Amino acid sequence: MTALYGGIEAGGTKFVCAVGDAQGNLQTRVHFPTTTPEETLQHVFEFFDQYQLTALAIGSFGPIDINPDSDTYGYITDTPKEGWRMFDFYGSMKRRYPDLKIVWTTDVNVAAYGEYRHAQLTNQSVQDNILYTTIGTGVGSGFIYHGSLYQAYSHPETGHILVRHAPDDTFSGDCPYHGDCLEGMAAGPALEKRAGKKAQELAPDDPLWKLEAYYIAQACVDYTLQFAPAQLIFGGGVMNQEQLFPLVREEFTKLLNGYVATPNPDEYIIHARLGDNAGIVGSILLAAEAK
Ligand SMILES: Nc1ncnc2c1ncn2[C@@H]1O[C@H](COP(=O)(O)OP(=O)(O)OP(=O)(O)O)[C@@H](O)[C@H]1O
Ligand SMILES: [Zn+2]
Repeated sequence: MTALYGGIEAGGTKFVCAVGDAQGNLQTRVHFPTTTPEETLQHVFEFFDQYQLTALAIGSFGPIDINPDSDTYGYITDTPKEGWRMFDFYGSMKRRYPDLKIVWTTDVNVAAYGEYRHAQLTNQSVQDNILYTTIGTGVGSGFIYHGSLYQAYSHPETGHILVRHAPDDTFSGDCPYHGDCLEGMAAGPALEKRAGKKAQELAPDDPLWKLEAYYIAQACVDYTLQFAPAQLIFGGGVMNQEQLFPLVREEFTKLLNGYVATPNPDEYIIHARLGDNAGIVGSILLAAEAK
């Protein structure tokens, strides 16, 4: 019997749970909305109780505590999301499945790992240093550094970097912590507030996309200068708007103004190959490779 691995992509809006093999092929996948921790975990348990797993990986929305020496290791920490602040996610899973190896990391780390490792396993060319960024309900990145997930004192929180307002942009931003940080200005809910309708309902040629690209391009400049990655990969709901990519590349080139060398923007700033599956595939692969 081939080994079966579990993955959880725990988002602030929805949870995705799946089981699959060591190549990241999904066997069964389910999703449900993120409600209270109790109710949501009940769905998680109902799903995984059906399987005999070899290992499981959780990619969670955050910020989360990933420091193994900390008393609150495995907790979701400062989220504004009702009921989830200081929730012991890893511990709750461990109590239900005491003998199971469980990997605990961020939702963007599992997606970054999915993009990296799945490309390798399917013989597609992929660099060893890539920054994966999601623009969805929130903004965040996972950094693959020489083939491994970069985690230090904590994990990067690239969504909350401070950005420069576009000249006529009077929107004050909606990040509950910082107002007009990148996430506050450019995540899906910010687009919705600006437009008065869901981001997916905006026409592809709506002028808001150019404004959106301006903020994402600033992030590309910052990430280039700070991480010096070989590639900037974007995923998340908002980035399904393909028209953003040429706009972001053009604005990025202007803003960086040749200060450092980067690969050709068409190959440097790209859409996730796995699309919306990057996170769940990555969590299965992380589980399969857990030591
Ligand atoms: N096709 C689309 N075009 C533009 N915006 C979209 C599209 N699909 C989703 N969005 C926006 O992206 C946000 C949801 O992001 P996404 O679909 O990546 O979920 P998510 O951020 O993974 O959720 P979670 O926070 O639960 O992880 C919403 O604000 C939604 O309006
Ligand atoms: Zn913020």
